[in-house]
Amino acid sequence: MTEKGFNVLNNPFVNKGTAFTEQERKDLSLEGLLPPFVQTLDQQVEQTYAQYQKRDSDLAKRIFLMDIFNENRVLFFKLFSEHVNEFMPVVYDPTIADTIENYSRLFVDPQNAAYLSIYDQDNIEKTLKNAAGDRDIKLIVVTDGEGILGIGDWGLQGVDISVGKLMVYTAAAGIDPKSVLPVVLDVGTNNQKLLDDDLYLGNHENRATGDKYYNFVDKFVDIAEKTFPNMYLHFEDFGRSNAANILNKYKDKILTFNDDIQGTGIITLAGILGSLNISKQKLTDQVYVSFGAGTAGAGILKRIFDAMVEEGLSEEEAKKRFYMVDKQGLLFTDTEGLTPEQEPFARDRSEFDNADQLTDLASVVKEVHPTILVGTSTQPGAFTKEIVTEMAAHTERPIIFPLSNPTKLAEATANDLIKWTDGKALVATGVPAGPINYNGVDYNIGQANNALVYPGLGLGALAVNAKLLSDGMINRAAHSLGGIVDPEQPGAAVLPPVTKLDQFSLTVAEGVADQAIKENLSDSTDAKSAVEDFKWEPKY
Ligand SMILES: NC(=O)c1ccc[n+]([C@@H]2O[C@H](COP(=O)([O-])OP(=O)(O)OC[C@H]3O[C@@H](n4cnc5c(N)ncnc54)[C@H](O)[C@@H]3O)[C@@H](O)[C@H]2O)c1
Ligand SMILES: O=C(O)C[C@H](O)C(=O)O
Ligand SMILES: [Mn+2]
Repeated sequence: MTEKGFNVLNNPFVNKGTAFTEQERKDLSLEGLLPPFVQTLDQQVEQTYAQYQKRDSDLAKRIFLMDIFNENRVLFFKLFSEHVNEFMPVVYDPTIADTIENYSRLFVDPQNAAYLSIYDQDNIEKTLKNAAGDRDIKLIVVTDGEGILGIGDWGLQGVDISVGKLMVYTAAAGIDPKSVLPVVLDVGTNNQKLLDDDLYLGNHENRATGDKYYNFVDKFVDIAEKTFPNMYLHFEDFGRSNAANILNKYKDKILTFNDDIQGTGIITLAGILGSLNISKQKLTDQVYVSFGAGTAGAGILKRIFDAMVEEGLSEEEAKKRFYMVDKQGLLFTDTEGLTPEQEPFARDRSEFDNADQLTDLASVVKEVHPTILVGTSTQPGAFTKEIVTEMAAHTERPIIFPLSNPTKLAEATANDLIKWTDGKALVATGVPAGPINYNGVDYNIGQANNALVYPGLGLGALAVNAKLLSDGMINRAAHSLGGIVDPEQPGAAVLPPVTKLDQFSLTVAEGVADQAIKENLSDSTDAKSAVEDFKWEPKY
């Protein structure tokens, strides 16, 4: 095989496999290197989908799809786009959790990721350039693997979340796969199982912390920004003690986004607005309990708080409507170990006669009668029947979102929540669920997963080359998801279905782009055509 032909067949960004035409085969030195019959993309899709269906577990299905991804991006994304609903839980959450836990052992291909080691900082620029090749990188998803979903510290193996999130960007919002780069910052791991494993592919060292850690992150951001100007930098699954710090440091300087804080905040606000659309209630009347006030929990709460203030409450009035519950129970101003994000929402002990007893979720629910309960605690089954029925006893349509991922960590199942509340609960889950048939009604369960918004948000910001991602743009995204579901339908979902992901990603993108223009964060003039022009489609 000539080097030219070999390079073409081994480059997933240009490879078409059996779809290379006779002329292309001549031009690219591929004569005789493929079976003679020239297939169409549709035929390739049909054939690969049939093979996919023969795999009998989700993990086997994912591994098969990743082979296609490694060989031919156009084919992979065409196939994905035709089966979005079916593929999302296989390619992405929850199956991706299995591949992250077993990454080193399952490893066959680096999937064009950039692996940056804290012990090799002189090579950051080289690595980014090597990984990009001649591609113009517009979008990076970076993780340091410390807080992967709810499964914790997986070190370098977290790189799969960067790859997975980027696949969703393309499938949902048509971000050109040639323009993306998954990155992992290998700063060590505190996962003893990995440290003890000879086959673990990352640095066998404990996590770097403090200045050493932050200097490395700074260096990466600085070099990435210089190497790829006009790039959108998405941070994913950093640990609780770093995620918000990093976001606060860069959000007013560069076009950057933290998915767990901001993306989850947007989708949860959208789900709450969808719920209130069904129950015909006002946001400013709600009482909100956050269970698991970490990166996502605090990020969501702040977004809902800001929305209440926007709807007319003073900050002081709004604060009274929020309660944070974490490991310590209800968070008080004198609770030890509050994070900077928890501090503003901690309550004064003097507000309660029984403050000392408010040490768990059950007692807090009994005391404050929430109308909204959002779980980001990683504690499976924490929303017990007792807690849920107590909540439902004091509010007509309790809004209950068990958001912890993957499936095994959810605070409750949608099925139990519908059953325990006699169909009254307005439910959204982090991973796909339902529909649930109860007493003759099909309850459609919304998926409050940031995957429903981050692709459109990124597309909108990139399409108009926005300078920053502002609060206004984020807010606009949260308000873009309404109007798709008919709230009068019995059992209506609180969020639009994943089957329409590509359509509403476009709506989100146009809203976000338009907002950037309005805020003078972009030189573009027409959001709609900018988004249209930026969008990539899987075709030869
Ligand atoms: N659906 C989504 O889009 C989405 C987005 C982001 C995160 N999540 C999920 O949310 C969960 C948390 O993620 P994170 O990034 O915020 O992690 P995190 O570690 O920052 O936060 C988890 C919080 O839960 C608290 N917690 C642990 N045990 C608890 C207990 N027994 N009682 C009360 N609180 C407890 C921790 O102290 C911490 O504050 C994960 O399962 C993740 O998958 C979902
Ligand atoms: O990755 C997901 O499914 C959502 C979220 O970012 C998470 O960390 O759980
Ligand atoms: Mn995440």
